[in-house]
This record gives sequence, C-alpha cells and structure tokens, in this order.
Amino acid sequence: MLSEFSEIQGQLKVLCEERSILLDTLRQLEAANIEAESSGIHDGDYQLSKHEYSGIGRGKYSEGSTTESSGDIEKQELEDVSDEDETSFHDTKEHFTEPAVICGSVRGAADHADNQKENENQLDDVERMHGDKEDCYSRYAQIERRKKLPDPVEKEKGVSLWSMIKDNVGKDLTRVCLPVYFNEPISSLQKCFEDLEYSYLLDRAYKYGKEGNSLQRILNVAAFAVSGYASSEGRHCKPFNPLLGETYEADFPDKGVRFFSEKVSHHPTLIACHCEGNGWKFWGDSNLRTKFWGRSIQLDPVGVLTLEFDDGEIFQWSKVTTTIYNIILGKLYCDHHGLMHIHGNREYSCKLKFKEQSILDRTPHQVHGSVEDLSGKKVATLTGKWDDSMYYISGDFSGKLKDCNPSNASLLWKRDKPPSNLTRYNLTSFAITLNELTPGLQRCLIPGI
Ligand SMILES: CC(C)CCC[C@@H](C)[C@H]1CC[C@H]2[C@@H]3CC=C4C[C@@H](O)CC[C@]4(C)[C@H]3CC[C@]12C
Repeated sequence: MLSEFSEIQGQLKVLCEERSILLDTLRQLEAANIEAESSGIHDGDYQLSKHEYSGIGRGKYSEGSTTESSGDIEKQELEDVSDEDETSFHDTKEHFTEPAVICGSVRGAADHADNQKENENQLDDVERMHGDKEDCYSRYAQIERRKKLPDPVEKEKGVSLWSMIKDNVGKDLTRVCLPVYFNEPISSLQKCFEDLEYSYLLDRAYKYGKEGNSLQRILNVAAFAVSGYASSEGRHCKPFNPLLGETYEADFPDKGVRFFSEKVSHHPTLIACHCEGNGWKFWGDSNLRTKFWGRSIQLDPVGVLTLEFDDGEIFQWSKVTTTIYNIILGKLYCDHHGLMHIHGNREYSCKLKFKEQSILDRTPHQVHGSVEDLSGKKVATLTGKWDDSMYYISGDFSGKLKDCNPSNASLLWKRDKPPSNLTRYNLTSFAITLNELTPGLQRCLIPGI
C-alpha cells in the first residue's frame, strides 16, 4: 500500500515537472513571438508551421490510424517549413487538361425543397419584401445532395490535443505533427468554397443593381462578406492540406455557381479561387499569416477578394483576423475581429467592424458598420452577428446602435439551420455536400480507385 502510494507520488512529481517545463516553453514562445512582432519579423521560427489554409499543424494525406505520427511527406514539409521566400508558383494549366473534381449530380428536388421550407419559417415579412432566397433558387436546377456524412469505417479513438502536446514537452510546439483525428473530412480547396454558401446574396445584389438600386446592392454584398464566416462556428478541426497543383472544381447548378480552386504555392501556402454565378464573378487567393501566442493562434489573411458584376461594378475587400483560443486548455473556439472595408468603384463603399469577443461578452460575434456615399455621408447602418444574421436600417445609426435592433431593422441574411445529423466535425449542410462522390462522378474516376 505504502509502496503503491509512493509510486503514485513519484508519477505525480514527474507530471508536475513536465507541466512546469511545458508552461516555461509556452512562456518562452509567447515572449519570442512578441519580440518577433515588435522587431517586424512576422514569419519567424516561432510561428506555427506556416502552411495551408488552416495554419495549424500538418494534415495527413490518407485516413488511417489515429495514433501514429506524421508520414514522410509531412516530415519533408516540416524540414523546409521556414523557407518562406521560395515563391515558385505553379500553373495547373500546364499539367491538367481534364477538369478535376466536379461535385454533384442532378437527381431530384428533395434537399432544397426541405431547406427552403425551413428557411421560409425563419424569414420575416421584411425579407420576403426584399426578394426571397427561394426566388433566387427557383430559377436553378433542383439537385438532391446528401444530408449526412458517411459513417466512419472504424470506430474512432479520441485523441486529446493535450496528450499530443505533452509528449512533445520542451520541443518547439510549432513542429508538432497532429494525427489525422484533428482533421475534418474536407480539404482547404473545398473549404474556400464554403465562403460561397450564401451566394444567393450576390444574385440578389446583381438584380438590385440592374434595377438601379445601388444601395441594396452594396448591402447584400456586405451581408455576403459576413455570411462566409458563419460556417466557422463550432468547427474544431483543420482541413486537409492539398498538394501543390491540386485542384477542386464544384459545379452547383442548383445554386447557379461554378467554383474552381487550386493550390498554387507551397511555401507560402497559397490557394487561388475563382467562382462564377449569374451576373457576377468572384475571385481571390487565400494566404494566411500565422502567429502562435502560446494559448491562442492568430490567423491574418493576406490578399484581396474581388467581386465583379457583369455591369462593371466592382467591390473589393480583405478578410479580418481570426483567432483560435484555448489551444491547450479549455474549450477550443474561434473568433473573427477587425475592420473590413468594402471598396466599391461607383457610388458606395462599406465599413464593417467585427467586434473582438471579450471574456464576459454576453453577445459575442457582433458585426456593425455603415454604407457611405462618395462624399463620406453614412446612408445606411448595418448590424448583426457573423454566426447568425445581418440587418440594415436606412440612415446613420452608427452612434446609436441600440436603436438599430432587429425590430426596426430589415433582415438581409439569416444563417441556415445546422443539419440534424451533426458529427464531431460540425459541418454545415452545405459543407457536407462539397466532396460527395455522386454516381455521375464515380464514372470519371480512374478504374481501381
Ligand atoms: C486541431 C486544432 C489545434 C485546431 C483546430 C483549428 C480550427 C478551429 C481552424 C483550422 C483552420 C481554421 C480556418 C482557416 C482559415 C479560415 C479563413 C478565414 O478567413 C476565416 C477563418 C477560417 C475559416 C479558419 C477558422 C478556424 C479553423 C477551421
């Protein structure tokens, strides 16, 4: 009994020592990061392995054991992870002549009909007045897509992030490879398309602009820019890192859009995206500057997104900062914060502020902003939450946002309800459909795969 007790005591001591070494490492990393920041070095050694869209750890390329560590490709990637200047771009046109992956097949009408019904209940009269989402969709083909992910082939063994990190005590945490358990079942190429889940807002914006209502156009563009963040709520896994030159093509006639993305650079990781809808084109590249702060990770998107309507009106903006909190302890969550300036080439531009969440914040995820005309006069005020909905009210209410509550404001966008079969990945109904292997697609695969 006594010997057992002293054995446990010994184990406890070791654990305590490990913990304090880990805390020291974290402190050092945090201090080093601050130093690097203040001296203007953003992409130094202390960053989390600068990679892919996600910026956290390295993805594995095959599904497999949840316990083994990284494969060869990953190791190789990690070795040259710091050669940031190596910006050799890659042009897929030279390598691929055939389209890559096209998602979706025309089958029936069930899914969208269901979704539409749910949405109809959520919409208030105001939105109906402003041209329904249903209206936008009814012009497009009806397609049946899956409503749930396939069940896992094997029962998954959970891995705690802590257990991964504690085995690497004393090492540079940025070099720790995470097992596939921490990946969600989509790639970064596909994840880029998630920003277009609410593409009906752009169809609506096009329609309004054509009718001469430029204010409604920019309001819907602003709602679209915010709506892209909704899918990140409750997502705790990282997408797979594609290979250099890998492409993804999504053909969604049910939404009236076609999307194409390609990984065009490995270090730094760059993904180029292009999307075409009815009356508009949207393109940009995704490149994240990553900073590791010990307990949190900050992702600063670099680059500009461009939206061009067929009538020549152009809007450009950049994404705001994303921070992932509680990497080591507590519940992992992410927040988006900062200023988003949507520049237009005509009458209006728009400024949106994504409020940073504070610890005791009762209303997190808030976004406020206003539309300004060429003289700088505020003509409309926007308010809402990036994980829920956006509203507008005509005139300048920026100083008195309390008056700009949903009761006297008009709804621009409301997030779709989550699917009923939620898994630990928390994918939205749209994300579930991004890499669905439909029967039509199966035929295009190389035999034997
Ligand atoms: C495995 C553990 C350590 C990390 C889990 C990381 C999750 C929360 C991370 C990994 C990749 C991240 C995404 C990477 C890129 C973007 C684009 C940005 O404009 C909005 C946020 C968004 C969409 C991030 C949201 C949070 C995210 C999904």
